Amino acid sequence: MSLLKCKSVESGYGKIPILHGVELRVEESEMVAVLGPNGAGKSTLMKTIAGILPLMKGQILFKEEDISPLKHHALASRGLGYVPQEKNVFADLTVAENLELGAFTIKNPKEAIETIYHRFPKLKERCKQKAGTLSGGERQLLAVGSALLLNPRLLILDEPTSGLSPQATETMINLISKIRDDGTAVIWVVEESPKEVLAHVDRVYLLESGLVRKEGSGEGFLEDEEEFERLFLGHNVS
Ligand SMILES: Nc1ncnc2c1ncn2[C@@H]1O[C@H](COP(=O)(O)OP(=O)(O)OP(=O)(O)O)[C@@H](O)[C@H]1O
Repeated sequence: MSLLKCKSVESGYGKIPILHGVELRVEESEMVAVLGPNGAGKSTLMKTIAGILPLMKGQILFKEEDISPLKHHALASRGLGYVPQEKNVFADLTVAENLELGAFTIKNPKEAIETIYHRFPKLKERCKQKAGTLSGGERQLLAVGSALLLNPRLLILDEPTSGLSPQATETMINLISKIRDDGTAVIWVVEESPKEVLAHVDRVYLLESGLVRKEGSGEGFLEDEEEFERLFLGHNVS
């Protein structure tokens, strides 16, 4: 049984549909990449799975439960973590305050925060610094660390390496791979450095015009260079 299953998912904004029947699954401890051209509906799909956008049609199952009617907070406490592309930290709060807020609903918040500091020592070093003054890589680290506080079974990351330097990108890829290796399934919306990311993922979905156009292994996608160039023209295809 899959950890997550999207069945004929339709959603969008207001009455305008953007997704037109998406089929997607994620297995336990699997890292799945979602890629596609600008405007394909990748972020819309992530927001829908995370309970931020309501489903228009179809069904989403998480741990075999129909989560279609549930909102974001209910899903977070059920083990579905989500790190949005933007505004994923509180810029005016310190690193420590961000984590305290993230751990607000947990039984042992101090212990949970220490676990995150242990995992990401950089955050401990910067604990008194305002999140808005962190580097791009450190900010993403804080956003991912905050999501990990609730010990998710599935972590949705919308372009976690967006705008990062090659070195920060490599660090983030290694950290996320480690999160997967430790047992958390990951959905990764890929925009930058797709070749590096795809080398680490288990499966890939290509989304186009609100539909899954192709599904396969990372290696399979990397072999089709023509398709790759078409998709990522103008992006940093390292
Ligand atoms: N809040 C919104 N209200 C109305 N339309 C929106 C909204 N957000 C996104 N859209 C539209 O939905 C479509 C899909 O957008 P979405 O952000 O899901 O694409 P994406 O694949 O994540 O793109 P990108 O790679 O550029 O981030 C686009 O046509 C976009 O203009």
